[in-house]
Amino acid sequence: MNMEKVNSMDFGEFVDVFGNVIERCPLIAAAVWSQRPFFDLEDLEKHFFAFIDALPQSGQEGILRCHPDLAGREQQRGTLTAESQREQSGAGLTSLSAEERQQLEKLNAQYRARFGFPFVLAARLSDRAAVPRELERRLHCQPAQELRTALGEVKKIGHLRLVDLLGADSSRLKLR
Ligand SMILES: NC(=O)N[C@H]1NC(=O)NC1=O
Repeated sequence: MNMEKVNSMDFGEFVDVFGNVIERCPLIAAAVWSQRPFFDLEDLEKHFFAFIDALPQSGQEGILRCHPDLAGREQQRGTLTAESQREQSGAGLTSLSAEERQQLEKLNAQYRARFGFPFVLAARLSDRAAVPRELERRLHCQPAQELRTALGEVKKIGHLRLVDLLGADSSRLKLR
């Protein structure tokens, strides 16, 4: 998809296509649409990220809470979004042993109890062995630092989803 195509989308189409760049937060795509035209992938994602950065802490935590646990109940029930399903299965998180799953469940619960939001990590940049290690490490971080780290992961996930959508054809528009 090239940027001319993106810039020509009406509101409904844009939200259909980009509504899950930030997991289960189509409101962000709805707000970003108003910022057209976009020059390239970097410019487009800048608007998604600026929206996140401008939110109060409660809104940033809300975004994190829209994420399903890694290898959690939604994955078991088959109710993940298509994007999340692909990311979690790519990292091997859909083929864990019962023991590995229980270990992650326990760590996810500890993390949520400590910080009040789920553990978020860009699964495509990780794997089934690294996820519990990283979860244990981040469990010991300070809350303010952990909020920043988690939002950084949301942005990595969003970046990779945008790359998937725009592919190699997201070369810069000659508009400025
Ligand atoms: N909890 C969590 O990190 N979930 C997200 N991570 C990812 O790569 N896809 C997701 O849905």
